[in-house]
Amino acid sequence: MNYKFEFRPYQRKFKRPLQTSHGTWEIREGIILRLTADNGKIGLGEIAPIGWFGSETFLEALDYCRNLPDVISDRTIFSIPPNLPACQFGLESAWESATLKTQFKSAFSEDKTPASKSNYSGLLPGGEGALLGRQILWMQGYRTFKWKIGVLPFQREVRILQELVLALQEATGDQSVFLRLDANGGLSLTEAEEWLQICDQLGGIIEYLEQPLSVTELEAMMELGTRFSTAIALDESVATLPQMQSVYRQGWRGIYVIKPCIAGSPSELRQFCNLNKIDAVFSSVFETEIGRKSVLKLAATIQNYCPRAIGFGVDHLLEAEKDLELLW
Ligand SMILES: O=C(O)CCC(=O)c1ccccc1C(=O)O
Ligand SMILES: [Mg+2]
Repeated sequence: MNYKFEFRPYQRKFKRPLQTSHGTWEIREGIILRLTADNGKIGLGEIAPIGWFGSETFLEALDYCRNLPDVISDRTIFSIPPNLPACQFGLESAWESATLKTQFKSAFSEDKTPASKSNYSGLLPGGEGALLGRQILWMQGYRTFKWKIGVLPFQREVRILQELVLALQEATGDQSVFLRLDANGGLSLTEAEEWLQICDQLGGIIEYLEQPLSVTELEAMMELGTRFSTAIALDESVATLPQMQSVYRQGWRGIYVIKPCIAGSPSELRQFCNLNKIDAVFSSVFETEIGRKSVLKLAATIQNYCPRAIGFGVDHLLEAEKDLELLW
């Protein structure tokens, strides 16, 4: 089958630049794809790369799209090289919606009512902003939260964490609430140990510490996982499917934070997760509604061996989406 191929770059601003231990991020740039099959059926997809996280860059993805012909075939879609994982995801998910007859219903609700937020994790603003952000997200229905660490000096972050935990415990009563800490690979081994010790003392409210050390330090993270009761989740270390396969081969059986938009082929990702019964947390890369729909559809076809809140509570950090229909 052949498909007419069209693409439109987009930009979306963060309300406030996003601070991680990798630096500052101000504008999300991505590409919306449209495939039109011979029979007239249309499929949309999205390429939302994050160069600093281990996928191709936006410019590499744009270059790839510019060099594709106006009409492409199934062969094109399934022979995208592995150094372009966000392109693999975008094109294959557009292809899926242009070719599949049946409409999937996602297990993750897309309605905006507070109850629907209980299976989402809300990303808190960095630093002290987390405290007010927590109140707002709480009222919107979130019961799982994620906060970036390794951005401010250690002692200051520990104090904010203690306040945050107190506020959460006060708000909850006996309902369950979880907090995820994300270091984006920026801690030293000593700092990671100190954080884990603090987490262990907080009595189970910390769901996990995400990517404490850099991608090159898998062994040290596996060892940390055995020494503390707070779980470790890998994120940067499992950015793409080949990386997931590699850490699985090396024996990682803990949590995988999976960002499908940059992981590569959705069908191969589904196969990997289901075959190996991965303890997965699906996570956003600040894609638009189009990428998000593809991800939620995919997540619904992956058996959840340990159901965890999905990391898609991020819309409050970005300016409103422009009407994507108007791109055409
Ligand atoms: O996973 C989440 O809950 C939100 C998404 C998120 O934190 C994120 C989004 C884009 C790039 C990196 C990260 C990250 O987890 O480090
Ligand atoms: Mg992370």
